[in-house]
Amino acid sequence: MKPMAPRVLVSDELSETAVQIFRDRGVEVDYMPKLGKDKEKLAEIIHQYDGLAIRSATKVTEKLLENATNLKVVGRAGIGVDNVDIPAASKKGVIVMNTPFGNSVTTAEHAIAMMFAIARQLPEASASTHAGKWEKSKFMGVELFNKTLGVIGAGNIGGIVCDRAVGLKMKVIAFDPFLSEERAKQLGVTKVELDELLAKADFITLHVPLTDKTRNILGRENLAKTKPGVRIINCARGGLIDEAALKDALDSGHVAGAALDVFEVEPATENVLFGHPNVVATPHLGASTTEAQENVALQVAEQMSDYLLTGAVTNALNMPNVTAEQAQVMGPWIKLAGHIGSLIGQMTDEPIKAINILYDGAVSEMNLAALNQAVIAGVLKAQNPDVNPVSAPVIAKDKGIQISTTKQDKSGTFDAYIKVTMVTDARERSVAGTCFSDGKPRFIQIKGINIDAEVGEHMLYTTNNDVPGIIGNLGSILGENGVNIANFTLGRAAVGQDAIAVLYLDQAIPADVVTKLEATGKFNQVKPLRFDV
Ligand SMILES: NC(=O)C1=CN([C@@H]2O[C@H](COP(=O)(O)OP(=O)(O)OC[C@H]3O[C@@H](n4cnc5c(N)ncnc54)[C@H](O)[C@@H]3O)[C@@H](O)[C@H]2O)C=CC1
Ligand SMILES: O=C(O)C(=O)COP(=O)(O)O
Repeated sequence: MKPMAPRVLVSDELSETAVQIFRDRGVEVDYMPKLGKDKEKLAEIIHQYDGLAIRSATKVTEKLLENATNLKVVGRAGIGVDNVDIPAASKKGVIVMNTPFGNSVTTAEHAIAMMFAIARQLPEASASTHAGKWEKSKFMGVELFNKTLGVIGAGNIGGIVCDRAVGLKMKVIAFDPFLSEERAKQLGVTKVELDELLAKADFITLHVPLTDKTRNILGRENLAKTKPGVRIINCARGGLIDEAALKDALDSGHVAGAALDVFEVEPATENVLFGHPNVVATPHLGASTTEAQENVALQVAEQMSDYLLTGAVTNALNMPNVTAEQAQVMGPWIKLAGHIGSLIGQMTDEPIKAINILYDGAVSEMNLAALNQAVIAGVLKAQNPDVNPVSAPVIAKDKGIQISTTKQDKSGTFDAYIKVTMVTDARERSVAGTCFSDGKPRFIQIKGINIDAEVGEHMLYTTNNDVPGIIGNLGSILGENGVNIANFTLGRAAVGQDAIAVLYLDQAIPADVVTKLEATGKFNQVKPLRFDV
């Protein structure tokens, strides 16, 4: 049977290109650009979708995610993801992606345009001229040449702003704790602390994301530290500036002008700063050019289709990147990692303290972050079937499980293998596995005992003391009860010591058959297992 095509909902205004790409790639798409503003309706239908493509209007809250029972990926056609509750998405196993470069030039250009607009009062002069007033002497501006521009946040957008401002022969200073001296030199700017920037800048432009650390970065106290006559531009996020404090500073004349593209509450239909003669306002237009919207729509649709169709992960904020090629090469290894984790998880019902993962040989050169996530998800799934590789590290952290990874060169007969050791208060359990050239994952060692077990959906794991007659017993009880064995593998520590059997069965073993096996008194453990093959 042909697998069902994944379904994506576009709930904000995206270029038609996105819709076309989804269709061309075989993804079903519903384009409902007004839905981002209708959270009730969105919450009602979100369960039908595997993917949600958004801009800034749709708010992906914990509440919305509760209803998003099939959602696998949120794609933000743009940069800022402050409208997405990423921790809640991670917990639900939903990947959040953005398009980190598609609109940076456009947004940087908007910031430069806004700087010119306040330097020369362009919007007011235009409105006055349209009104037939010809107020030539009213609109006296200032030059940008030789002025100091203070850039707060010199990342992608801030960096482009620095470059353009240097071209305008401005002196550019930047505050960004993560800006290296080397990069500052390359941009032709001077790296300074925030207080120095506030004291020296004639123009200040904000290009930081909105986080708990940056909220109100231009609050009342910091506004008071700015140079009298400063002009402020915000094309990043509302919430970075305290709007009431800015209004007071504009009223007193300490701040000569402000150009704002973003507001604390959006859509901003009323705001304390509206109507102020020295404020230029635009309705979150930073990313609104034909070029940027084409870029972000194309990127988000490709990235989401890749993920839904091939498992490739690009530009995710809560998952390591996995290219389509890696997804293909690593596919069997990711499966194996999940199976090893799953076997470990099914073998224990004690709280887990640590999971140590060893990668040997060729597999140690792969994307270990993705493999780790598969192992952890496998382990935790035994306790909670809703866990997936996105949510697993968050849940493991919440539970205080220590994760450690070791890489080693090829050390034995296998070209590559993964060995996972789980530590509880009472014991350590380890399972190793490999993938042969047929791409089929196999368990090669359990509790230090070598085996060769193909992985199937229904399996049985038994332990016993190595004495004659056990295997016959196992085979005959399963046979008498109509349970067919597809593959049977045995191992023992040494003659007469611990022995294990791993059976791959054609069907799930009924509970009464497990009871019959236990009743023989010959097994230390009889454990039915199940794997997502
Ligand atoms: N108005 C609009 O339509 C648009 C607005 N944006 C906003 O612009 C923001 C910046 O975008 P990018 O430059 O692409 O992001 P980015 O991640 O490349 O750059 C952000 C920079 O801020 C710095 N930073 C972080 N915390 C800081 C702090 N406490 N103090 C000083 N610097 C700090 C980082 O080190 C980084 O260099 C986005 O987060 C988004 O909110 C982005 C696109 C369009
Ligand atoms: O990309 C960003 O961070 C933006 O703020 C652009 O927002 P928008 O897609 O125009 O709603």
